[in-house]
Amino acid sequence: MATFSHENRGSSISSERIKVAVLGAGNMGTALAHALAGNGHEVVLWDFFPEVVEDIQNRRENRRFLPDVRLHEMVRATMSAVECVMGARLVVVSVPSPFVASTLGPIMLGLENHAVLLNVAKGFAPGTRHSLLSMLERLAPTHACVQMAGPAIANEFARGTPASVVLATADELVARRVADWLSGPCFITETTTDVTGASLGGILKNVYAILLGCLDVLGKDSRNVEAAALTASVREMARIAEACGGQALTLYGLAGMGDLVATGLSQDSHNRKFGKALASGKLTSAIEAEIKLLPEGARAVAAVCALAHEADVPAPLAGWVRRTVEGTPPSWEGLLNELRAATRAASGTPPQPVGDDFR
Ligand SMILES: NC(=O)C1=CN([C@@H]2O[C@H](COP(=O)(O)OP(=O)(O)OC[C@H]3O[C@@H](n4cnc5c(N)ncnc54)[C@H](OP(=O)(O)O)[C@@H]3O)[C@@H](O)[C@H]2O)C=CC1
Ligand SMILES: O=C(CO)COP(=O)(O)O
Repeated sequence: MATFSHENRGSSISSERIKVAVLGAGNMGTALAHALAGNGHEVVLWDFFPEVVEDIQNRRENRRFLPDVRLHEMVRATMSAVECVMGARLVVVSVPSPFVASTLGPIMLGLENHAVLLNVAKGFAPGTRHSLLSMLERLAPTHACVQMAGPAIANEFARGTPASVVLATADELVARRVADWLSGPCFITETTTDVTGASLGGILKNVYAILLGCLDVLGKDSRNVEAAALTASVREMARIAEACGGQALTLYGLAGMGDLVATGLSQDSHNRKFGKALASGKLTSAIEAEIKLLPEGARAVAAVCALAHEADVPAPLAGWVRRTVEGTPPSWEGLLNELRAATRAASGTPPQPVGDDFR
């Protein structure tokens, strides 16, 4: 079993300056590009949409995805993905999970031999119950691949308040190198070799952030219920991750609990906002028509429930989120019933690992 290690790297900026490629100028990619340029790296940001690239190049702002942040002068935007990755030591993959494979395909031949791939998307590989990191490793077998986890609301760290993130990969030295490149005013970093736990933390917290968003609307402004739901969610997450071969400790740390607190309580969270919309009476299809791309938690919840079911882990809260996403009107009483069931389940025997369903 992999070991978990912490290393708080403080706020000192890495002395090594590199070229960084960031694929995807959405909210997260733009914020990351800005933060990494602030560390002194040369950053090239790729996006699919000409208006986004032009905005960044001409106005030093991404008005669509990160308004009111004047982007660092060391950030350059391009529509050529191959040009973006050429010469880059670090390639950050920052598109939503459905687009990771199609974004990586065309750039594979342009990658430097020693380039490290850092995935920040928090979802399953589309149509599977496997991690995006395992998909990246299959697409780029000769490159080191790292998963970022932990609470990192882009709108916040882009404005200079630091985010504490976890860099997860099997090779501790690679994780430390990436941590070093990121460490600075915007990022406090730690590393782990518990890739399963960290990857699942990022996926699972999105599902439970939907629940916390629903609770915001259904609840009676009760901190007691909110705290109970948050705690029960973290326990459910830890049991699912443990059954899949991850470490419960990882889920009780930044990659699980930390990210759920940030996502589940932030007004900026895509998943929490989605939960609020569902509890206000909107159907998933209507929300999808409005925002085009559903948040990661909505796409992941069915696979999360299937993983829990196969591992024989009771997951009443994830089940409630799934039914809600699928159209059952959410109610305060229904949620409290599942909270009671989750509390009973949490006092049961810990699950046994079920093998390699999630890698
Ligand atoms: N935002 C955050 O605070 C954080 C986000 N993440 C993760 O980062 C990932 C990206 O999220 P985020 O930046 O917030 O997403 P956004 O919703 O801000 O941006 C998504 C981007 O993907 C684009 N896109 C749509 N279709 C395609 C396509 N075919 N190929 C490539 N790109 C496409 C969107 O364009 P369009 O909308 O025009 O279709 C948009 O530019 C997610 O997995 C999320 O979980 C992780 C940590 C923090
Ligand atoms: O992962 C995030 C913060 O760590 C952002 O989550 P959302 O996708 O819900 O905005």
